[in-house]
Amino acid sequence: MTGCAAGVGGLCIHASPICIPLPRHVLATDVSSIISHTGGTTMLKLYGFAVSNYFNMVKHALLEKGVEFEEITVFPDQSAEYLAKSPMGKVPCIETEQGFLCETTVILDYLESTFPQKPLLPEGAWEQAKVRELVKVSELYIELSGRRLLPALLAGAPVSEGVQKEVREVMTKGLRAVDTLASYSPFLLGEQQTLADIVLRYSLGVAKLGAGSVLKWDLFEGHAELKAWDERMAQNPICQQLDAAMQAQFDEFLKKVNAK
Ligand SMILES: N[C@@H](CCC(=O)N[C@@H](CS)C(=O)NCC(=O)O)C(=O)O
Repeated sequence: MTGCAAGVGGLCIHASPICIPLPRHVLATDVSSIISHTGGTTMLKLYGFAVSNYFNMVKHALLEKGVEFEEITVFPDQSAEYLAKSPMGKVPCIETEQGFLCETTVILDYLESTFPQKPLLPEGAWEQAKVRELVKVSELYIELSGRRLLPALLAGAPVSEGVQKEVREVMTKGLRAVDTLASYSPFLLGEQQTLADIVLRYSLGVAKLGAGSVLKWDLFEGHAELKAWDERMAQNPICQQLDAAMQAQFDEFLKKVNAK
């Protein structure tokens, strides 16, 4: 698939990493696609799928750090087998020599402590807390708001005026908070790319898609610096690699969602 071929609801979804809660009937583990990034030895495993923005946050960090890992394509799954790995049945999760770990920001913190090369957190307790502050704002007020619109976007599910209003209000405050916290010079918190850049980048993917398609709202309106930062991030070769993988899987994913 190239360019904007994967339009949804008239909106171009090119370079918009998203992730969608799947209906039960498509929540099947698919280990047919196993992509190895390892040198052949026992390595960390990353479970998830390329359309998932949370999966892409973790994969981005691994690639940025040059950590060798094995990628196992799975979709959210409530089977006992998958719940033993990821107790909420969500993706992503990772498998280490010590066991399984889920929840994206927890995984990102674990990776940071375990693989200190190419740090994605600055030195200093205060500086690290400021990164985590932006990560939290991105997830709670931007990603999770955008996610509420995905069923409408993908399945044409009705979304009440009340929900639309609430999503817009929360996202507006979230974007304002990001502008308050970020320096955009050139990364969110200075010269070093941090976990905040990674988490906000893939959170915005969902938010842009939902806001544009369902609310007919360009959420970059009045946020020129954020827009410029988002465009800079899109030039990052890792973002480009993950966006391409998302595009490549998107049609298959939509078919799964719509197969009833
Ligand atoms: N809080 C979780 C959220 C992960 C998440 O929502 N993943 C989506 C795919 S992008 C999922 O598994 N959805 C299925 C579900 O919610 O049951 C995390 O941080 O990892």
